[in-house]
Amino acid sequence: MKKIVLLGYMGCGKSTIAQNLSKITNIPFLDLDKCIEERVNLSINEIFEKHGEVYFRKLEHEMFVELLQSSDNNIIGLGGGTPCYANNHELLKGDDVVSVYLKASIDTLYNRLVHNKSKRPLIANMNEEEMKEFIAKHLFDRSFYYNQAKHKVSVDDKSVEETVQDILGILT
Ligand SMILES: Nc1ncnc2c1ncn2[C@@H]1O[C@H](COP(=O)(O)OP(=O)(O)O)[C@@H](O)[C@H]1O
Ligand SMILES: O=C(O)C1=C[C@@H](OP(=O)(O)O)[C@@H](O)[C@H](O)C1
Ligand SMILES: [Mg+2]
Repeated sequence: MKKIVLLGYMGCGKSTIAQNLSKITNIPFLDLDKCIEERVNLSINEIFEKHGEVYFRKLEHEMFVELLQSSDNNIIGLGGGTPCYANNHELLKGDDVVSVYLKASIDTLYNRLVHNKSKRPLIANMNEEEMKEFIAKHLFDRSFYYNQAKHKVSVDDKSVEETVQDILGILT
């Protein structure tokens, strides 16, 4: 069974696009962060606060493996860091996996994240200047992992609908 896996930096639109792609294709959508939150009954912020990032990364890996092992067709929206830990990037290359990197520029990411940072523990306490610098460096560090995806879709200056159409183009 095929898994459509959306990846990319925080704010690139994984959760939003996965949900909209699901509506059009009728393929059920799973958000990895939501699955983790439900599993441990804590928000992402609470997991980071109470148990730390290493614990989160372990849960994230276990949950990703579990979702890939199920026999259902699914669209899976990853967390921004998922491909960058525990060799998860190798899982993007599996035969039944259609992995799509939603590629966004630093400016696009900054503009989307600046008012949406409170539920993202890695950036929640940064001021605007710190955030821009952080995104630039962090995206550079992570790009190697994101580029392991089988497909790449640029999301800059595109509406949700346009990005969904680009992904449908890959799937057909
Ligand atoms: N064209 C667009 N595509 C995707 N998201 C967009 C777009 N324009 C604005 N947004 C907003 O950007 C944010 C993307 O966040 P989200 O979908 O949670 O991304 P991720 O899961 O990659 O962190 C949402 O608040 C969404 O409404
Ligand atoms: O980039 C990251 O390391 C993270 C991204 C988040 O997901 P989104 O990319 O959906 O915000 C979430 O998994 C956690 O806050 C860590
Ligand atoms: Mg998300």
